[in-house]
Amino acid sequence: MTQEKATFTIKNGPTFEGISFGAKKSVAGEAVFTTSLVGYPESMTDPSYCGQILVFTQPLIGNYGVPSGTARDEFNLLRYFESPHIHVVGIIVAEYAYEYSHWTAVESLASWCQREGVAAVTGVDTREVITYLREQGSSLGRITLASQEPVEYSDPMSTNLVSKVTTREPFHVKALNSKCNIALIDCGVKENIIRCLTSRGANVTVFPYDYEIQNIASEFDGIFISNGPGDPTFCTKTVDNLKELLSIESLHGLPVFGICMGHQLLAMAAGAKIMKLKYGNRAHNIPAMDLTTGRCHITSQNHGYAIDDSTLKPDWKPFFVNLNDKSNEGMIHISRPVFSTQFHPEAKGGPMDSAILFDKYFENIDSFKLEKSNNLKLANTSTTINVDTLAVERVF
Ligand SMILES: NC(=O)CC[C@H](N)C(=O)O
Repeated sequence: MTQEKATFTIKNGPTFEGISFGAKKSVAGEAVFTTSLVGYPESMTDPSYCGQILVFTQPLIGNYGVPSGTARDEFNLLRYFESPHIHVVGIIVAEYAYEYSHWTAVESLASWCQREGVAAVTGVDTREVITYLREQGSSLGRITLASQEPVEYSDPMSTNLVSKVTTREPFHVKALNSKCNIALIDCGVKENIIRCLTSRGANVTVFPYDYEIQNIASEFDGIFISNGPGDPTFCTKTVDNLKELLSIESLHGLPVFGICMGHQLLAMAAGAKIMKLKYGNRAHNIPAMDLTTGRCHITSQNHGYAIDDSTLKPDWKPFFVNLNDKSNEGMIHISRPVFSTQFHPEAKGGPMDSAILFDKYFENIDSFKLEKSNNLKLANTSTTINVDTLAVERVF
């Protein structure tokens, strides 16, 4: 393929010249960076990156190619991708590896980007880009092909991105040896989050982000709130639903777990305030300390917003703190089985230190089920959701 020059420009900032290796397309989005060393297929298909131009600080990208985007595991979940398609609008790398080699690879990063209509630029001094973004903070950016006119800058954070990536209809993923049922609020869920639940024995019913979960919560043994893209303040409906859920007295024992966007929405429902971080945290090695044990977890992260934990109400306390920038990394209710984390315990990619939080959630579910079996008032007999009639994967 003939090589074409492309530029990457930061709004009111510098322009970097490079070579296009992706789709012949000029794009605009929010420019963010990740310091993760591996996991570009997972990051690029993570719906939380919707609308962003992702700059990799790891200089050599593409060297292990791209695995199958259709291979499925024993739960019918995508084996390698975090959703069926790429969600970033563009990527910037220092040195694209034109040759790749890995036993899972089925194509090159270049051909994947071209097929998916994603712009990609190599030959950029990414150290300089990151130095600029760290000083300037989150910025808009655009990629312009030499043969094309630049597109207008556009801010994906000014739109409701969750509404674009959430499933349109509920769907159901079965465990192999099921022992409980979880309702998952889909703000742009990663496949591996669902896998972390099904592999521990939960049948997972996934609902659109604005579904009135409070109305069917009593039919489940736990509620889960997923990750998702963009500004959480657009998800007012989800926050209102969660507020109502938290206020239902008969459901005070119901376990709830939220990750990243799920953490932010739960925090808002609990009355806390959200803020935008200067340039966000996107990496696989961010230290977060568990304030209940003093233990440090090395965590996988991808977020631009955070909660201001000084605004947490007295029923809640901070659960984890970021040891780099001291931002909030989680919260926990003082008496109920409800907690959430800003980082990603499902870690795909990333370290597995905090996978134990899924075990903690399942311990809460076990106790709740025991309590339900001992307490007839809690035992729900009505079922309005017939899972056998639901789709078995995301509905777009
Ligand atoms: N990974 C996520 O869920 C990200 C949450 C939110 N969109 C943020 O940027 O903070």
